[in-house]
Amino acid sequence: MGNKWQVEKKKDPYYKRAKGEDYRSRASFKLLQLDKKYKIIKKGSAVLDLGATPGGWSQIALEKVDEGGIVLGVDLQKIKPFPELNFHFIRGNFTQVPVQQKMIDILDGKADVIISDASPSLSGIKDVDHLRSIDLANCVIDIADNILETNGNLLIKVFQGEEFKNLIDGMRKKFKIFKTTKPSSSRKKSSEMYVIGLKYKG
Ligand SMILES: C[S@@+](CC[C@H](N)C(=O)[O-])C[C@H]1O[C@@H](n2cnc3c(N)ncnc32)[C@H](O)[C@@H]1O
Repeated sequence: MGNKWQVEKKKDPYYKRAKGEDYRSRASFKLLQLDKKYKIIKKGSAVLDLGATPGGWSQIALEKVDEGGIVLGVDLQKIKPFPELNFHFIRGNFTQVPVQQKMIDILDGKADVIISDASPSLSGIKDVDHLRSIDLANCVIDIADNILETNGNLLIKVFQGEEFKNLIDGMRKKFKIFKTTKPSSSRKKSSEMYVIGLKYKG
């Protein structure tokens, strides 16, 4: 199993490109593709990246916000430091209040963009993993309700399943523009979907 996965990984074009282009993960291409289409991250923005390690999305966010913006990554796992001074990192569980308080302190209570590629620890049982993913996504939406600026943008990865529709029905109402999508760099056999809310109503 481990070997098969290693072989598939080495053949994967996005894995090869990530190595060649010095991105920290193939996930970088998912954010690049989504941002190209939906213009999620703007120059000068304050971006909160939930589930940030190893840093592929933060890397893209840093490129997009440029020196005038700020990127705060949060993850249970440590991250290799970035040289950029406008990158901050909290090692911790973003579902917990003390970690959320630290996020608020660093961001001064406001984020222009929240992105979450957080994946729960996988049980291998599809329905269980789906529900864990929904719990994380609901927590991300609660965080957005606290700190996302009016007209801000939210991007969340979610594993599909029976609660998916409830989640997106709730989220849709909060944004002027709402999309669900799967970029071509997301593996076809993966149940992951990306939900995007643009222009938060506040
Ligand atoms: C697919 S990886 C993220 C990859 C990252 N976006 C990138 O581009 O490199 C998912 C991450 O979510 C993190 N995660 C899952 N649940 C979390 C939680 N409650 N708090 C913080 N991080 C969490 C995991 O530790 C893992 O590093």
